Amino acid sequence: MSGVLAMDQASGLTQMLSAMTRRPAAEAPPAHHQASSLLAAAPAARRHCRTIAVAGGKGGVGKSTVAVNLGMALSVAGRDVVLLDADMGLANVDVMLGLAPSRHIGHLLDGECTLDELMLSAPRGLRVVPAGSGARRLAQLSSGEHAAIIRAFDELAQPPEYLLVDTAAGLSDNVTMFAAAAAEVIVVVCDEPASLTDAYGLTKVLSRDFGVRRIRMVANMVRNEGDARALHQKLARVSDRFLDVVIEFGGWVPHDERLRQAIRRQCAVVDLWPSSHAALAFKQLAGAADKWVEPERAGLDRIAFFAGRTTPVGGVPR
Ligand SMILES: Nc1ncnc2c1ncn2[C@@H]1O[C@H](COP(=O)(O)OP(=O)(O)OP(=O)(O)O)[C@@H](O)[C@H]1O
Repeated sequence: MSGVLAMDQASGLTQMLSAMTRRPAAEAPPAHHQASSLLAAAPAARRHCRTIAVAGGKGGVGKSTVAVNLGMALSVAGRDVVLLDADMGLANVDVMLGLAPSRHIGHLLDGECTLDELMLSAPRGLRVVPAGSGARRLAQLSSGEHAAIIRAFDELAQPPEYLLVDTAAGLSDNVTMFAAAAAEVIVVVCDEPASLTDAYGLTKVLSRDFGVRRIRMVANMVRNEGDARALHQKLARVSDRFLDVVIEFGGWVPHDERLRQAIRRQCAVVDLWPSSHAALAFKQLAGAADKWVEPERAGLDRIAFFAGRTTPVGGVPR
């Protein structure tokens, strides 16, 4: 890639991502403006979209389970939620929800459909952008293709209130690109040494190479809150010592056989068994997430840093 092209992409990315995450300038007009604005029929302010990436490093820790059920719990609570399956090439959100996509993100990239046409309706008003399965090309998207996906969200006439992004396992660009672009990052951890070390590895890359300064850890498949907080202590202790990032306790989800049964039935447990332990935990997580205070300049600082990192000046990021 030429340096100029890389620079263009980087600055384009900065604009696209900042447009996607910034708050509308006139969210709360002064009281004396409100009456006149009723008469003036000013154009509606663009809705602020809260972006949350669900990551974890290790496979099988429950990233998709958390993304699907958090999305469903927010939808049940009346929020307008879009869930992007960013596990490109190995999609599973559509399978988990019993959806039958006829198109995937590759069609969007090829200009064969719009984002609106790609979105599938899941129960409870949740909308899903499917990733596509078995396509190697999708697993190796270029930075320009990542930017095109993000731009498609930016161009939605009415952005959702929440954009949740279910990321893949590992540390590929597909993971770091979307996690770094989101205002909030959830790292899902379960009580296994490899889950903790992979979560630490992901945290290290996101903080060191992409300027992510806060991550929220969600403990999954644990017995109780005490075990969840013990896991958080382990991860926070080591990252406090070696990394410039705060790992906050985001919540916990118990191991619940109902969850596996719901997945076998291709339903979200929050929808199928709303009173199960797991469903109640996801509703609690959604309630907490709804109150999370975003950084004052959500996304902006991080995006500038992030865009810089996509420009391979002086070599690839460490
Ligand atoms: N809280 C839970 N209780 C019981 N089973 C769970 C729980 N969370 C996840 N599981 C089960 O763990 C398995 C892996 O979950 P999931 O597919 O969400 O993980 P993942 O991290 O997205 O995996 P991958 O990285 O491979 O996409 C699934 O079979 C799911 O049913």
